[in-house]
Amino acid sequence: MKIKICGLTDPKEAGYVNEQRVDFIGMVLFFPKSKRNITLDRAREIMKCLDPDIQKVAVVVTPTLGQVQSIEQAGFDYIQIHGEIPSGYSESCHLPVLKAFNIRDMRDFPQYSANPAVAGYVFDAAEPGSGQVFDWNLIKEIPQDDKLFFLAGGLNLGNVAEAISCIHPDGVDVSSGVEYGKDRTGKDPEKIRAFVSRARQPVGEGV
Ligand SMILES: O=C(O)c1ccccc1NCC(=O)[C@H](O)[C@H](O)COP(=O)(O)O
Repeated sequence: MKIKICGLTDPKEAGYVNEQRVDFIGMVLFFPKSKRNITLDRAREIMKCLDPDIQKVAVVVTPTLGQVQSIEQAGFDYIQIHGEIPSGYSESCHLPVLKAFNIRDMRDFPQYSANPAVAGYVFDAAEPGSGQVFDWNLIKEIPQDDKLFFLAGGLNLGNVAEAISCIHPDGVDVSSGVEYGKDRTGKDPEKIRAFVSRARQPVGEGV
């Protein structure tokens, strides 16, 4: 089971994900409405602290071609796109895309699955990064092809084992569920440890 911890904002959080040997991390860019939005300079600082095996994902919403080019130059491994992939993407940028679906656009799945720039999918709640779970029945009929299939949206220690046994994704993606909570921002290393350990338990051995 691949683990993606999304919405890192601080270099010290790189230490937490290195310790748990997670597979992917995400950083939100060019989206000031998000409390997790960071600058490219900050993202570079965080990337310098990450173990080289961890895949670095830039998380964006309907980016411009200029933005995707600057993301590629910054040294990311993937770009996670919510909303639209800009036209002319493949001529301007060679980063593999994780196409995020936020319910209202799930019917567009066939169009994206046929796009060679798309290396994987992230099925997420209507509002990304909100910590809300969506109805997993909506994706039960989605064919699992040879592209990466991540489940996101309100995952946490209490529901990740059930989510894995229900959907059988290649990976799980979490942000809010490994954060401190109301009175303190940022990622909680103990919540990351517990989430990773639960998600990596073989199906059937959960509590
Ligand atoms: O985190 C955000 O604020 C955000 C804003 C805009 C686009 C994507 C964003 N986050 C993506 C993610 O954190 C995850 O891929 C996913 O939404 C899971 O979030 P959560 O429900 O909080 O676990």
